[in-house]
Amino acid sequence: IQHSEPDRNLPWPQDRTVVMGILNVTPDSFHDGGRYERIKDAVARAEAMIDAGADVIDVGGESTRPGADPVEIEEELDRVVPVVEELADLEVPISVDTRRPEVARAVIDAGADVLNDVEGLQDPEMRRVAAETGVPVVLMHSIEAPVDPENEIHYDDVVEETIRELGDRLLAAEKAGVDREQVIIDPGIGFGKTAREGFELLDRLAEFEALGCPLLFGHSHKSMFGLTGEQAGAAPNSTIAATAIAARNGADIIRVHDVAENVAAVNVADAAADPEGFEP
Ligand SMILES: Nc1nc2[nH]c(S[C@@H](C(=O)O)c3ccccc3)nc2c(=O)[nH]1
Repeated sequence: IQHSEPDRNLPWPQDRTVVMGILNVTPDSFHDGGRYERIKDAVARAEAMIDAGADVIDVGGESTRPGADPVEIEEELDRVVPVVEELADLEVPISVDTRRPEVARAVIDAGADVLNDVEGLQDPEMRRVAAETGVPVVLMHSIEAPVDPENEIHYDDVVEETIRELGDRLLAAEKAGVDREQVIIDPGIGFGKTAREGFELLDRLAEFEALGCPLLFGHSHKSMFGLTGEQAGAAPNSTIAATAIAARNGADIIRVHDVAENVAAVNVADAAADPEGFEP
């Protein structure tokens, strides 16, 4: 499967599968050394991911843990803005995983290059930020984030319905002035979807090409791998295997925690897709 047409002006290579390294800047993702320590630690982690081959870093200040109580805006700003300011000087683009327009505006002003909205621009204000700034935006499919374990959604065909709903979100975004060229779509693995639905999406990823946008796949350490003998938060091997399949099935960007391992997996997929043309 070839990657989306190379004429997009996205801040990463378009002739191979791109690896996005996850940088959680929630307090529970660092030893408690205090604020300055945490910022230093975050920058060190980002640099390590870049050295390991990450093409973009995704900074998130609010883990959308199921049932977690949402973080206050001030707290989220305090966590992500200083880190974005430090990372803005690094040589790879910075994405920010936020559901809040206020945070989106602040991090773009601080130097962030990409918006990653797990609510798929459902918030009109978020659409306005995307339209006004023109930054690339990841439009992820989610019935609701944070994931509500009680609210079991039933799909007849999870792939068809996810594509249709993403199409609706895309139209709403375009109506708000968002340029389709700046949109990256994402099936939202685990957000209101079962493990088996996750594998169905993985298997039929090529069908998302109908939307004509680059595709991001975010499966790293997710609960779908309970089906393959690993657990949420501790599924390194299933993650790497799924990365190779997703890349081979047309994912343009893979969002992962363990960069080096998943860089190898995308290289295997890209080499298999184009044995003559692949360049290490
Ligand atoms: N674009 C895009 N952004 C994302 N942010 C996340 S948060 C998720 C995680 O496991 O990272 C998560 C879910 C639940 C609790 C903690 C963390 N997942 C995606 C994704 O699949 N796509």
